[in-house]
Amino acid sequence: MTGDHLAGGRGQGRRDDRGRGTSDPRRDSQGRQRGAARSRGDSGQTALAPSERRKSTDPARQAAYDVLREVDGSDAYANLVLPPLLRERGLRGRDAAFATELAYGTLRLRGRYDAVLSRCVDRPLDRLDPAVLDVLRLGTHQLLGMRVPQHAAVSETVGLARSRVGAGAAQLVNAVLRAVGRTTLDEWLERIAAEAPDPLTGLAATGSHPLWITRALRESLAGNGRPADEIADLLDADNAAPRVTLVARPGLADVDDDTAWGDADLVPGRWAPTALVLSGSDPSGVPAVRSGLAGVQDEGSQLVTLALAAAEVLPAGASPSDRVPAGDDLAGASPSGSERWLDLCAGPGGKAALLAALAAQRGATLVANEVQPHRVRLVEKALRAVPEGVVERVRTGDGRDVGEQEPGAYDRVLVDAPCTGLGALRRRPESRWRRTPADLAVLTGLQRELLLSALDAVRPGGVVGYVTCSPHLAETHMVVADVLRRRSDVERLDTPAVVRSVLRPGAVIPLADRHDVQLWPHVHGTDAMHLTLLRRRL
Ligand SMILES: C[S@@+](CC[C@H](N)C(=O)[O-])C[C@H]1O[C@@H](n2cnc3c(N)ncnc32)[C@H](O)[C@@H]1O
Repeated sequence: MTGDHLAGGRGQGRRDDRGRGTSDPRRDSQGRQRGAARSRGDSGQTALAPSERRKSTDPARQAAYDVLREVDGSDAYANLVLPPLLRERGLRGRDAAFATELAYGTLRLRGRYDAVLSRCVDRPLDRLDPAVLDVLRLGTHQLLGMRVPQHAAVSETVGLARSRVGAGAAQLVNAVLRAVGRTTLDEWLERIAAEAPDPLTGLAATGSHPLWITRALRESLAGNGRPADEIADLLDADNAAPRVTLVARPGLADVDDDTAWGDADLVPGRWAPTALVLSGSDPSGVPAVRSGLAGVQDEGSQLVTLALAAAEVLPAGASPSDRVPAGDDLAGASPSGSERWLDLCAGPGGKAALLAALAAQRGATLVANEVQPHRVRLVEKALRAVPEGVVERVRTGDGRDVGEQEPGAYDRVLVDAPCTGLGALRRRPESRWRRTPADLAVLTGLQRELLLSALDAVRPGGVVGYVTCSPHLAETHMVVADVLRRRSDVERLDTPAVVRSVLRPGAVIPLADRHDVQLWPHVHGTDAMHLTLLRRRL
């Protein structure tokens, strides 16, 4: 690897050859359709009658609208609905980018836009037809979040309302969007904050997070040794589209091998030696991703996996004084070289694939367990490029039973527990509006049981990594504290020291002075992953 860019001159210019991020003759940089395409009002394939033309709108806006309706009406996930819809409708280049930003941005900033709209509509928003409300949100995002010129944002969105909902809806949308556009975003935010009953409620509305999540995130910042007033930066980071990070699975994909990366434009990640940041949003054309030698994986997810593999296990049957000193090259290596590793909650398999690649290098083997059969298939797919003999088994089962079924059978166990996902809100634009505080009670019970099972499945001297993609204190500190209260045979490791030991050379990571590690989007540029490393006492 040379300098900031990978060897091989994978430059932006070559991306242009494939039409990603390149100019689309039918849409300018502010989202306006140009010339013939705009007057046709569609993808250019049909000539519409004049009466129809007034109803039509451009295909990118139609696509964004359909995603919002699916998400709202069928509880679908935007990241699963949008890509096939773009393919099916032949949207590429700027049209695809416009539709993506319009759909994801509207979903992320829905709370902020509802606060604006509630001041422009003459009735409570929940009394509006949900389809009309989605059209209004789309129009508001164009006006306040995308800098689409006002006349284009209003007229195209009114056309969308007319074609998809009806003439009456179009009139309402026209009036409301004109009212929205008379005030700038900054003025709206000031007004919403000033009219809020208290500062946190104002911040939740302007930062577009439910109040209970805003409160929980602020508590988690304070509980993890960070200033609580960083909450505004955290909400902003959740509202920004994350860059796509790839993992070069060690021993499988070489970062300097041009054939693995094709013409992808990649720069090294900040922390993990395995991480590569892709410029652009479509990793599907990268040869190493297609073959499974690499994958798409958040850098925080890579770091916690690398840390579990590097943590010091004690030789079975040794006395505590036989510890391998921290920092010793042998740390993490089994004397026999034949460790057994377990990923207890493996689906869809991102961490399992990285663990398997590391296991292959260390002469260890991996069992991957997952309770949901369709996710088991995803794990198998993620592991397809791992050398034969490394993956002992991909198992379908409840992780809570493994401790009893296979006591003391493993040297390292990963518990990447099912959680609220409050650490990955930037990646799943709709999830913040779906989660409720009631989810916590169910999940935290399951998390405790899975961690206890993992501690039974690991042998004395072995290590368990407890991971959540949520910084919520009830899912992190409280689960671990509760389990430690019940288990006198478990000790906490110095997790920050282990994480520091796996960083790329020269990287200096800010971590709190605690036993565990909490990563943050606004500090580390990763998902808000939590990691606690625990070891069974000998
Ligand atoms: C946070 S995800 C794991 C992500 C995965 N480690 C990765 O990196 O791709 C949690 C997984 O736990 C699974 N799960 C939920 N309950 C489980 C249980 N009782 N036993 C095992 N797995 C469970 C879920 O289906 C989900 O696939």
